[in-house]
Amino acid sequence: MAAALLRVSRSSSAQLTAVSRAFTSRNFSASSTSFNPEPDIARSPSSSFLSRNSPLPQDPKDRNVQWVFLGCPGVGKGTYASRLSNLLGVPHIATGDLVREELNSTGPLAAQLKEIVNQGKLVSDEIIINLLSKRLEAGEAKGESGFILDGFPRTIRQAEILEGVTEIDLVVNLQLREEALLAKCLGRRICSQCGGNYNIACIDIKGDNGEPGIYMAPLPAPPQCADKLIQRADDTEEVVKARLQIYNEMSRPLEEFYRSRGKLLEFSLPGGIPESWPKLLEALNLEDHEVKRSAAA
Ligand SMILES: Nc1ncnc2c1ncn2[C@@H]1O[C@H](COP(=O)(O)OP(=O)(O)O)[C@@H](O)[C@H]1O
Repeated sequence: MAAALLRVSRSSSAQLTAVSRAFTSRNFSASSTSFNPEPDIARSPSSSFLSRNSPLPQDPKDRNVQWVFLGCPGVGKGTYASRLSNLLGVPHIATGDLVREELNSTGPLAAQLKEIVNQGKLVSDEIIINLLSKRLEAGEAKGESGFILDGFPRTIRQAEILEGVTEIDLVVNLQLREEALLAKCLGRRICSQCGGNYNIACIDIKGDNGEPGIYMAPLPAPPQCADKLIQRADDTEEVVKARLQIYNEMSRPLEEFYRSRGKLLEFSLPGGIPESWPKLLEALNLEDHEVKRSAAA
């Protein structure tokens, strides 16, 4: 850990210093500003989780959860991270969204980012850290605390930097068969107005060789979004295949990085949202939290 920090600080650019400041100040300020209705429930991993990795969160008493979602393109990180962020009252921060905001802007990085993203390649660690740092600082100014990160870290270097500046309590690794990932990316549709995520794919993969089959119903857009649906430019077959390959090379090693630190919760999606959401809550020991939220709504 000390070695990683040293490496980071030696090669640090202004951006890395910025993320360090943002994360550090979040830690200091979170204890005084955080709002967490039921912190104990939100922070306790279930026994099924414990039995796999025993990654007890490290004394997060004075702040909200700091979680990371890992998983291949199309697995549903955004969907489940966003639902959990609503449930736990912490921001869902997706670096892919930050990149898309920047590439759709008139900023100096827009053209460069568009080219990289549309080939399915990774943006440089420095650019990502700069975008993330700005997002965290803006959130902090609004009184946000805690986070669920989606799409970051994506390289070992990013994970080392993150580890050097803040503590991650839990890393949820979503898993799905590769045939389903491609179909889900190709079927993904986004509402250009509200940003809602939908899917026209109906996935029905039969089980074979002892592997269970999987059924995922389409997720249709509501009428108010139906005529505003767009596809991401990087959700073409060629680019999705490139993204999956890059994920396996650059991001897969993060599983071992976090497993070895006892922080990894492996979660294999059993189906679509109706089947997977309750099981994920169970794995996170959050079922009661959901029931109380629904009752209060
Ligand atoms: N942490 C990151 N490091 C480098 N590039 C990133 C990172 N997060 C997002 N990106 C860039 O943004 C693109 C879209 O990210 P995301 O929406 O998370 O896609 P995916 O569906 O592939 O998980 C990525 O293909 C990559 O170019």
